[in-house]
Amino acid sequence: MIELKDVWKVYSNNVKAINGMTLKIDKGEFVYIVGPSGAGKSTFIRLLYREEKATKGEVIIDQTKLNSIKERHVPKLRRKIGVIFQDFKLLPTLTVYENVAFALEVIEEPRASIKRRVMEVLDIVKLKGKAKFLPDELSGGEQQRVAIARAIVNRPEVLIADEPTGNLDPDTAWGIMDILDDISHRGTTIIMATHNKSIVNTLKRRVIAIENGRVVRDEVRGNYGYEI
Ligand SMILES: Nc1ncnc2c1ncn2[C@@H]1O[C@H](COP(=O)(O)OP(=O)(O)OP(=O)(O)O)[C@@H](O)[C@H]1O
Repeated sequence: MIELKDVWKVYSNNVKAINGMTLKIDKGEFVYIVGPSGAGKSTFIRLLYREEKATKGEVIIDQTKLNSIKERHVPKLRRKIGVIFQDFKLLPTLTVYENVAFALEVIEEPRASIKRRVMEVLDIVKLKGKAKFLPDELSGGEQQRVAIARAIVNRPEVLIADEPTGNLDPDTAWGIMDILDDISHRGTTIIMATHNKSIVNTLKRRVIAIENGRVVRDEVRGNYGYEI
């Protein structure tokens, strides 16, 4: 469902972040992206949701060539892809419920069905009881769970996570992994860039290691493989 064919990314400052990357990720896979700082992990992630465009080569999601789609079709692509970040990126003046509902494609949806879906995803992330809270009334782990709810509310086929546990203490990080595992079991493809060695080495999944913008290792049930 996701394919990169000889992808290159050169930023405008001439930094070569991705240098000839070719790989495939099937529907339903859970993949960790690992590698040293500056290796190109975030750039790879940004190419997948068309935040960046490849300089050369093809990024294909569900038969759509991302380099060829018009700007006005980018929102439609993004509905297939949920994204979460290290710093949550919630809207501070909206409640938990509103943050999640806001992301839903609400056009012509009856209010009752919007409510049903928002409460359904808040249940998945175990935050039904905090629907009326504001983000700054929540712990970091809870805020990340709201971000996950927001990312999956449109039922995307792919969930992309860039360092989702980077700001969280170890226990809280494991709570987030439980939720991502649950979402994965529901059939969503998950791609997660991470520096969290203990998670990668414990919750074994496919590991793609990137160094200098190239895939240097791709293992079915791999290890983190770096010291930090
Ligand atoms: N918007 C940008 N403009 C120019 N150069 C960039 C941009 N974003 C990243 N880079 C450069 O591209 C290279 C790859 O960066 P990237 O953020 O993809 O690495 P990373 O593996 O995610 O690193 P980290 O683990 O530290 O987050 C680095 O040399 C970085 O400085």
